[in-house]
Amino acid sequence: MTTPVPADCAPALLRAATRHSGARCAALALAALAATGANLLLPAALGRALDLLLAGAADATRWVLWCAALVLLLAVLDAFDTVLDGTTTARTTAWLRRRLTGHVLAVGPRAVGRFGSGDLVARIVGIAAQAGTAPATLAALFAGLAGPVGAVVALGLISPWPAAVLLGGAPVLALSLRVLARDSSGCAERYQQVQGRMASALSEAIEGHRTIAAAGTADRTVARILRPLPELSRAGHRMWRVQGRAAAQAAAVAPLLQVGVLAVAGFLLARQRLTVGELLAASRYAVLAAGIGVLVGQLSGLVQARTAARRLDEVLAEPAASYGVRHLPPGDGELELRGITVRRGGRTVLDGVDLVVPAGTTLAVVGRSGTGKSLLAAVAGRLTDPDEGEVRLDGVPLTELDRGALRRAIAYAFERPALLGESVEDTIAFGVPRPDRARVREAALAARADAFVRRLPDGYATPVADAPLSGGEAQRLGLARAFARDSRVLILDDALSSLDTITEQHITEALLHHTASRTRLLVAHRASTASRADAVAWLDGGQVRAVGPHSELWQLAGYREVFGARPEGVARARSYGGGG
Ligand SMILES: Nc1ncnc2c1ncn2[C@@H]1O[C@H](COP(=O)(O)OP(=O)(O)OP(=O)(O)O)[C@@H](O)[C@H]1O
Repeated sequence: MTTPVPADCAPALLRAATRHSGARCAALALAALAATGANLLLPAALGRALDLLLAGAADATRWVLWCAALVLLLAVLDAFDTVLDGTTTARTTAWLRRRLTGHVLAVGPRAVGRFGSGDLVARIVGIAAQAGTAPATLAALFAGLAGPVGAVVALGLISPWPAAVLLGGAPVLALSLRVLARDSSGCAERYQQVQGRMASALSEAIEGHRTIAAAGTADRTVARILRPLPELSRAGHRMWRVQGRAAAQAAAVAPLLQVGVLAVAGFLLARQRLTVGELLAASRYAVLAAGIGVLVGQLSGLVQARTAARRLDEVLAEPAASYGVRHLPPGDGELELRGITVRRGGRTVLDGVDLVVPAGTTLAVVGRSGTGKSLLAAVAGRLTDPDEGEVRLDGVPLTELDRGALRRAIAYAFERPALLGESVEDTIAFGVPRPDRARVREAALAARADAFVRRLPDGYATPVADAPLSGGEAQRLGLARAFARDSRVLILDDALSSLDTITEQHITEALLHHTASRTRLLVAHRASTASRADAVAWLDGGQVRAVGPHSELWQLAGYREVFGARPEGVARARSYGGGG
């Protein structure tokens, strides 16, 4: 009988996972094979013991003891199998989750864009756990097949006729298992897809809970999240029907085969071609061989694990950014962007942008909403790669830099920073290498975060989850995190937008003095921020419309209009000598 799931179509990830758990899988298969061997020996030993007892032979006791030893061995192997099965699955799942998590982070926002954050979480948590059962299930299935095959062989050694009865039923069972493998694969795939869609919708709703509450659409949102439920139910019912049908077929055929074997063996006993002990052994072998029905459950589990592994494979197929091996030569952080073109959603957002930020200077990037400022900031520090063009830092293309060297060289602060880490101090120190405590305090002072952090219940040791922070306070922690890094380049992507104008003024001053030796790229919406930079790059229509000091650009009506929607910004710009 061939295994209904050919190994050559196993997902690549599953093969890797099985290799990873190779030693444990081998131990599991060996234990299961040993149990199968003991199970096959037991009927023969029982039959022999019975014949010797009936004959009043002296060494009957020895055979009874053999039977007891085999029963004991089976109990030990069963316990061993249970522990090994559980730990193999847990280790494989952990390995899959590590690989997936690392890969998703390496791919970055593209992974979320393609799969959705909820679906990714569902895959890494639930689907990985399902896929993690594959190696142990495969080992169990392999050993599960050995039992019936061995039983048929053992039966054949007693007499070929009962074995022939069993073999006659084998094609029916094989066909049933094959249909099960084929049909349940499609159902499992559909089920997991629908689950992923629901997880995505739920994650979106949790992220947007304030908007949903404000719009009063909670009921509609719940209905939208649960809309795929009937489809999920249909896929589930189809899967259970397929499994139920296979189990029923196995349950119907197996006893018929056992009855057939017993009838033939009984006939042979009457003709004195079998002993009573051999009849007993034959009946137990028939039970073992008909135990192929147990494979229905194992095969369903394997099919679901393989389907799950395919879903994980899809995520791993999304290419991650690759890094070079170069390190930066001595330098002060000259940043060059050459011919940067970025396309998003079928549109060219940045179209051949050339920019140079001389070492130790500050360049502000301004432009109307949606002109690609954040995209440019992301490209400048290689958070995303351009479709065309190149970014160089001190003459080295960012793509050729070693990953650690790149991340040490460029620090970021964002408009809505993610506050990662256990405590507030951890949040500011987040990064490699970790800055020391004095550096964290100094950076917090520069980012005007020290005062409010000290007011928190446990100061810098306050868990972030227990620190209720305003948007501006969160931004200041993000800025402190960027200030605490020893980077050559500092990129602030709209990282001052939630600050009041006085705090923004203080922080910009601190930025220019605290990080004076660094090169700075600021995405700015306020004229006041732009006015403090050494130069401003004005983005318009995906291109750099002009580069120059703010006071010079301010002479251009189009440039002034960029800030036109922010009257207080315009007013402040004028007071900074923007002219007009
Ligand atoms: N992953 C993406 N898929 C599709 N379009 C995208 C993607 N990322 C960015 N865009 C589009 O690129 C354009 C530029 O976005 P970007 O965030 O860089 O603008 P911005 O100038 O920083 O805007 P704002 O000042 O409003 O923050 C926008 O129209 C945006 O919709």
